[in-house]
Amino acid sequence: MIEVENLSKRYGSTLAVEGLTFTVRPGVVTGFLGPNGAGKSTTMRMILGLHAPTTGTVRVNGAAPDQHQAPLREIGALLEATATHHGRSAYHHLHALGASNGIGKRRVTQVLELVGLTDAAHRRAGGFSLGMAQRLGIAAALLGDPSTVLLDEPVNGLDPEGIIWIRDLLNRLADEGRTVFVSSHLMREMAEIADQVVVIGKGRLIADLPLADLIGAISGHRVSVRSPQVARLRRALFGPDVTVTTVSPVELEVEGLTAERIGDVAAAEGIPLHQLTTAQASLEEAFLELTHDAVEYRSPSLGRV
Ligand SMILES: Nc1ncnc2c1ncn2[C@@H]1O[C@H](COP(=O)(O)OP(=O)(O)OP(=O)(O)O)[C@@H](O)[C@H]1O
Repeated sequence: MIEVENLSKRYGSTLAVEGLTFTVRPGVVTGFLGPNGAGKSTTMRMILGLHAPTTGTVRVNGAAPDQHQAPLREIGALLEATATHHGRSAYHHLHALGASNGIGKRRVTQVLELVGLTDAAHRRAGGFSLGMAQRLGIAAALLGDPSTVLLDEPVNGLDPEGIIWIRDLLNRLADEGRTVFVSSHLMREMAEIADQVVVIGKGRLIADLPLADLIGAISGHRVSVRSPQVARLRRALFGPDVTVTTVSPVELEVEGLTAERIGDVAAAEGIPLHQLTTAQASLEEAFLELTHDAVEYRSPSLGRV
């Protein structure tokens, strides 16, 4: 569990993070979204105890990050552009990292297998592709079998196969009851990965809610309906808070009614339907709309939950 309370960070005249409060819970994958420069990396570094907050507190698994006796066992992290000793093999890199935390060779072999690098274990890490380097970074994050895992932009630069692999891994880690916190500005991929999302803009919290609610709140439940009798259907759907747009001679777009309600009305009137689909805004659209003017910080309908 990660608990962030009233967290702020100032770099000279730049207020990178301002008054952030949120909790990342175990058992689900929580996404951390924000446009470039929103303060995601700064927040993650404070969660890891690498940067001192200007104000506010961070607790990881109930304690301040620098209070943990064996940090690798509490929180494992992949930071953007994680440094690797390029001359070392993947195995030796992990072994050196583990040795300083009392982690033995058996665990090194295990994590190499977990990330699919067993065959490349004795190759020089400096010669790794970006995808392999990301896998090695994730192996390092998992070395201490931590209950909390924090990954900054793990999907960056990965091919579709790598993205599917990360998605499956994160789901598995969450299913094991771990706290999984993962940042990204790649909205489509995040939509595939996260269950819960914390959205920030200009260092401040914009929303903290389940992914499905974010998409639902932004898309406003538009329903597309196809019928050979659109004129009759239009009349039947008429109501005070309902907006119906004729898209074509056989298709309407409806706002203000659920697909179920439209289906019931059509059935009651004996109007045949050929298609009934709820439009789902992609996370990318939702995100752009939400962060469109981060100066306003939070849309009234999207308070914290
Ligand atoms: N060490 C630093 N010194 C001065 N300013 C910094 C430092 N680190 C970050 N900043 C500034 O703080 C703000 C937040 O940066 P941060 O890297 O945390 O954002 P981000 O959301 O991770 O962005 P990105 O998606 O581009 O990585 C930016 O304006 C950045 O320029």
